[in-house]
Amino acid sequence: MPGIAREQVAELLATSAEFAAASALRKLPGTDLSVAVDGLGPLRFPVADEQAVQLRELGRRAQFGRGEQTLTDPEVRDTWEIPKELVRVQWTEAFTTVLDGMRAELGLPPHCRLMPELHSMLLYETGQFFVPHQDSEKDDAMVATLVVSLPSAHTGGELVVEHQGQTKKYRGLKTAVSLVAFYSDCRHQVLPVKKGNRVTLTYNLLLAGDSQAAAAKNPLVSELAAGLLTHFATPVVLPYGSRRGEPPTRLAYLLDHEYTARGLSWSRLKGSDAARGALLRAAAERAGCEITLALAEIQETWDAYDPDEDEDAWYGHHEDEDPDDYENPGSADDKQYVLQDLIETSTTLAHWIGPETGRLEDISLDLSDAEVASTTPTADMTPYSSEYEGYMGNYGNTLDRWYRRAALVIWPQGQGFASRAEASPGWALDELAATARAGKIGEAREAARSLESFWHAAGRYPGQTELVGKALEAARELDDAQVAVMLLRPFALERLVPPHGPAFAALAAHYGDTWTDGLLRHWTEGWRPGSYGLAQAPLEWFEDLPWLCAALSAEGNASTAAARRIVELSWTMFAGQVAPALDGPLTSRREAWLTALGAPCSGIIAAAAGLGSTGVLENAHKLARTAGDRTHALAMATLRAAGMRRAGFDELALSCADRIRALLAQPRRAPGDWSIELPTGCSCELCETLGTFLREPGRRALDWPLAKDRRRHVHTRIDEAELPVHHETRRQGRPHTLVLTKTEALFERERLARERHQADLAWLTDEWKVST
Ligand SMILES: O=C(O)CCC(=O)C(=O)O
Ligand SMILES: [Fe+2]
Repeated sequence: MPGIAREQVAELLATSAEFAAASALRKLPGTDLSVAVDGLGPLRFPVADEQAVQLRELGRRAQFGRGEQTLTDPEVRDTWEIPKELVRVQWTEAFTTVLDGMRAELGLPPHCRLMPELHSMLLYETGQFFVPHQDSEKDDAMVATLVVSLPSAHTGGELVVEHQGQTKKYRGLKTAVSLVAFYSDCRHQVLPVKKGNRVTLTYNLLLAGDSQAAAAKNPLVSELAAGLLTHFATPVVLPYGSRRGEPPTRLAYLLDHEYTARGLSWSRLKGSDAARGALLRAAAERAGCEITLALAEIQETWDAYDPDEDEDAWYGHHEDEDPDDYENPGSADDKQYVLQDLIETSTTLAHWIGPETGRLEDISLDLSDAEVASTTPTADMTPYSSEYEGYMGNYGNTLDRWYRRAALVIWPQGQGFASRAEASPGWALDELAATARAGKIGEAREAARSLESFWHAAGRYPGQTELVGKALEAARELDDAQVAVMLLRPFALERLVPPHGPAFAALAAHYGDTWTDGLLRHWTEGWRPGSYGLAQAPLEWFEDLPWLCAALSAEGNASTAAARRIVELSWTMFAGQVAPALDGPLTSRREAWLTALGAPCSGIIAAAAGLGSTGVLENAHKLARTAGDRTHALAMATLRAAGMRRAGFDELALSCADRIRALLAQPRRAPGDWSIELPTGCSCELCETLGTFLREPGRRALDWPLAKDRRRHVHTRIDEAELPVHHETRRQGRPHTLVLTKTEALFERERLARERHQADLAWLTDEWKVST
């Protein structure tokens, strides 16, 4: 089989299915249908204006669904619905024949039947319409919608059905009944009626029988099976150079129709998917593979540009910019962008029909490009969301698009455990523990080792707390230091919570201090001091540290030692994250942040005190003794968070009190002293002039003619430091004049700060008994 096996498989499947349409049209003479409405009698075809008026009198404004809601909005759906209880419909045998023809045209095998279930009777008067939408599947077995237009003289009101970017327009007829069936994943709309009235019956089409045709005898099956074997035997060519990786462990073949989680089932595959599913299933069996159905989330990132965008707009600044300009109303695809290259695709399986349970399960499995094939490229489908981002520095302009596609997922039988473990790590850990408990410990270790190549991703799955619990259990049962650390390594320190105490303690006691230390270090690896924005220290988790440490130290010596290590690592993380932000003046934004840090900081200190970790306590006190308004704010917030007097905080309280006394001892600002200190940070000539003006005690105002960019620099400095200085641009002359005025807030703030210090000191004296 030449070429890339997975592409060959997709090509074989492309030719396999006989043409399957997404929608189908039929006509019947009006004599094949009679419709009677209570209170009005039988309808006469073509429906005349006077009967339409009578129908409207019986009707109510039709509603539509959005998510869980049912809404009425004539901007979205403007049509009258005649209550179904009043409507009696009778068809001749011809209807059955039509439905069977549609079944075949929609690509469903002969042993299936489409069962019509009347859903509604609708009247569209002149001007009425229904905007593009998808019908919800009101029944598990529903696969399609049937729209029957009754004979009536009208123009406009076409039913437009869309699938994979192709649209078809269906017009109603004056003298005959027109019937249009389309799969439920097709977007469709009813254009405004231009003249006359349009009357329709809508039906849900339920599928009876299995849409999977018997495929085993199809000659394509053996070719497909050979394709699968080649796929699973051929090492992947890695990008950059000629290195080869391992052969792929699975193949996900993306289907063409959309399926809801509820509608996903072998027997209800739609159109060409039905035949392809049957073939691939037979091929998988022949090739000794397992196969299941899944739902995938796909993200494509395109290099793209907006043809309307003025390139220059990205340079220079717009002083009076409206922040709303940056927001992207609605989906980016409302607009036409020019796509250039596909930069990146990511495919994640989010649900599948559990091979063991037969039920839909939530999973999270990232696929590599070498594991994905499709007959229809994803870019030909309609994304459910998209986002355009202008030039950001790293990339040019990009357009991200998100899609949901169903997939057939195949893997060689022997790799069942690893394949399922990757999709569902919690299941795998349970299996490992159970196998070991049943005495098959060698087998369990072997199975655990088969996870190694992808297990690092286990730390990114949802439900981490539960997974860690399961991993702790399995690691103990496997009784092998190396395998145990391999299973546990992907997780993070902050996933450890008090209920894990006994299991963690059992491990620490079993494998020893060195092993435990190594594991804890792995668990903080994601975090590096000073790594802004990458990994943040787990602040909320620090707050609860005393409980975790108590749970651990209740379990014996080994876990008490582990708790100490945890507290040390926590302090390192906390101090490392906080330290760079402790310098400089205390702005309100900084103050809010430092106040929020009080609780995590007090959590660590209380835990350290409980364990007698003097090293951590000393480091905390050292930090608190560092002079600076910010450090003081953090120390006070820590004491406030500690609440009542607790061991470990006395020194902190003492140094806070000392600092407050020193601050209060400083002379008050003299009335009429308007000097302000400009914080360091920039030494350009503008800031020098600004600094000189600010420092002058007798000077309150400055008129400063400055060009736009220079004005911006000066007022940005003032705003960032929250200086008590008002700035305004007088838009006269060239350049405009920046007018700076020192405000009364200078005095007010200092007065408030003093009051606050006095209150803090009183509180420290009261609650913490610092001697005065
Ligand atoms: O009236 C029609 O042609 C179709 C109406 C429709 O799309 C619906 O009821 O969901
Ligand atoms: Fe619809």
